[in-house]
Amino acid sequence: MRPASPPTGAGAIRRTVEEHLAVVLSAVTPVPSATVPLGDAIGRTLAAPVLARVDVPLFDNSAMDGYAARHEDVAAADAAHPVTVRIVADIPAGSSVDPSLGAGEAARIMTGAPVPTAATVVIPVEDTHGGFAHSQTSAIVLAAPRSEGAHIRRRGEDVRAGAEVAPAGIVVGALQATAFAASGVDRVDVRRRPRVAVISTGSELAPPGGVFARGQIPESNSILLAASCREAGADLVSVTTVTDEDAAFDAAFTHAVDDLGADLVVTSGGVSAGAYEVVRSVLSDRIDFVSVAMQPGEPQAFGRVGDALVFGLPGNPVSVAMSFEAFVRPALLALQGRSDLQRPTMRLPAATGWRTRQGRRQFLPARIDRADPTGWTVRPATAGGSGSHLAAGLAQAEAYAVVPEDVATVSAGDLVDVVLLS
Ligand SMILES: Nc1nc2c(c(=O)[nH]1)N[C@H]1C(S)=C(S)[C@@H](COP(=O)(O)OP(=O)(O)OC[C@H]3O[C@@H](n4cnc5c(N)ncnc54)[C@H](O)[C@@H]3O)O[C@H]1N2
Ligand code: MOO
Repeated sequence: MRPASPPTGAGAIRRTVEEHLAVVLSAVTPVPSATVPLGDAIGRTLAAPVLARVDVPLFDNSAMDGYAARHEDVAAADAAHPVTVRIVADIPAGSSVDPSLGAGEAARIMTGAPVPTAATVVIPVEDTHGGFAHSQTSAIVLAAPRSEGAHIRRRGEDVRAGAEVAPAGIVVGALQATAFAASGVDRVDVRRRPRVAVISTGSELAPPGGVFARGQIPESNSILLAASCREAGADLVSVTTVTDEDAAFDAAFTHAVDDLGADLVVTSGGVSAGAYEVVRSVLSDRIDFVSVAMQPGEPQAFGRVGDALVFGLPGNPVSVAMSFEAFVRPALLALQGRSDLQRPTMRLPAATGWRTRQGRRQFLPARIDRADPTGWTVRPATAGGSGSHLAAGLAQAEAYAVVPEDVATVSAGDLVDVVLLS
């Protein structure tokens, strides 16, 4: 432990949020990819487009349980003038038969079964007299199909073999994986999960469930960072808490980078102006310590050490949460080759007014009032507003508001940019 050098005040590098994010993203090289079975691809990012291997649907098939017939034979049917067709085949799903149909002939067919080449319509069983029990040899059609092709699902109408089902850069979820399977694809090329090490620093930190001596507080930042990194697609290679001793932090950091091969190390605390800023003390020669025009989250450290991206976030819990959103999450997504690095933003009226720190972009944990589905409003998650120490208030947050640097006060009714967290 030694007194730290230059604080975030005079002489420090100053950046806007955009400038700092640009520096971060310019340091990112995506992690390697591998081809894996669909089940292992969930939550990972496509490294290459997925192309359909087969037509979807694979063949013309029936959308209904009923009868495959020739349109001209049944086009005049109605309840007053029923048309009787002769059943010459039975086609359950999975059948490969392709019966020919002469004039007045039809095949009984089930949903998903291949439509005979000779058929041009499917008549749902509801539009016939008596149902399947009475249809072993003939069926009485009571209603004409609406048009030729009725109730036939055409080969390739969803996607053609060779066409793109999904582009590179999107995350594979349940819907994507099922679409790939439906397209005859069972393995996809995805980025591996970035390896992340989380290091909380602070001699005041104690396990959250214990008894706290005077001066001690529950350690919570590592919980936030580990969960947030996992949600962003990372694997945690280590999650540790160290004291404000240089040697303790140095050992944890070196282990993460050299032994565990972390792609990204994120630390909390020890970056600002105090006398025991352990992250600054150990890493100031290797990464940049900067002042970013945001609140909370003003003191930030970032750089590359070996192959690892290193983020030194300020220790206050709300600062950690908002710095993660502003810089670490986009970097984690960029490491995975994700094409969209930002969460969607919506613009909502403020339900109440609050103050902001002019000259700094405010990142405010927020709640959304959804009582009126056509008129959502946003309010601070905590009564205390944007205090970076208001850790318990994070439990109420489902979003965060982003207020521009030139705004001093948000008034009720003002439109505010809101980023949903889930
Ligand atoms: N003279 C100045 N003092 C401070 C400045 C400044 O510019 N000049 N900046 C303030 C701002 S803004 C922030 S943010 C903090 C950041 O300081 P550090 O990154 O050095 O963080 P610490 O001092 O280590 O901790 C700050 C705060 O957060 C609590 N903390 C730390 N780690 C955890 C954890 N893992 N779990 C829960 N809580 C944690 C810690 O106890 C402190 O209360 O500096 C201001 N000061
Ligand atoms: O910038 Mo600090 O992060 O206000 O709390």
